Amino acid sequence: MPLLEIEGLHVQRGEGAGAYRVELPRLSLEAGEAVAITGESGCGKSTLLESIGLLLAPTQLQRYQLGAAGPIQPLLAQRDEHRLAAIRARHLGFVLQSGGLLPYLSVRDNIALPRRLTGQPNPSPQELQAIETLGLSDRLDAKPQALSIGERQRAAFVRAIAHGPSLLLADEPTAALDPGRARDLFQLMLELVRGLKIAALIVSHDWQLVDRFGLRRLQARPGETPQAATRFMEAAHDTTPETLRAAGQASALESVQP
Ligand SMILES: Nc1ncnc2c1ncn2[C@@H]1O[C@H](COP(=O)(O)OP(=O)(O)OP(=O)(O)O)[C@@H](O)[C@H]1O
Repeated sequence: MPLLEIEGLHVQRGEGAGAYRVELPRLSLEAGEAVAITGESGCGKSTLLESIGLLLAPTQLQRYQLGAAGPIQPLLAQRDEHRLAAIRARHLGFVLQSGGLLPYLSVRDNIALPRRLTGQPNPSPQELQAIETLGLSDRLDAKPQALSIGERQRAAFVRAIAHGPSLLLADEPTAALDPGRARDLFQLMLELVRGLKIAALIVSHDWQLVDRFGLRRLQARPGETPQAATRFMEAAHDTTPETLRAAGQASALESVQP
């Protein structure tokens, strides 16, 4: 049975004629599996991620099932904010574009916060491994403003997995990193996803990384009119990232399954 199953998700940003709409017809991820979300800037990748992350309520949803968290669709339909907040805290791990570290806490306390809030006072093995692999061991006592953007992004990643979530949601987690660090972070992220048997959705502009690690891809397919929703569809199996790159973004958008 898949760890994550979503069907018929519709979400919108804004209201009326200025609203921007996004649809995800279907997504199914096994434990240990990651999928990349790709598409042009402004196509709705963050909107989709925020909705799956229970930060933005869908306008329609048929099914949303996540491992131990169980069926989430009824909680969204009932707007049960209390239980939705509990699921966010316990079962989801976020790496948002802004990093989102709290400026008045040390890196160590920032990383520990979500797991302490969910009743885990001691560092988890995956947390210690990630700190070491990502070269953060001697930065733990610093405040976030004393860190480079890349170091903050790495610390945000460690924080996202320290409490043992079922689903990792990462918005451009390697955007501020040099190619070597970006590759290390991606590799570690995918190793942890496999080792911990969790699922991950990773927004990325970095085709080379997505290609190198052979990730499945959800590709944005723009609506035919500005008012129509952008649909995120799984890229066709016979479409390699090299083909998409060679053909350019516009052709890439046409080469996804209907
Ligand atoms: N409050 C809002 N009201 C209406 N539209 C909005 C609002 N906020 C964002 N948008 C629009 O929603 C669309 C999707 O934005 P989103 O940030 O999800 O895209 P993205 O693919 O993640 O972009 P990027 O790659 O640049 O981060 C954009 O066209 C944006 O202009």
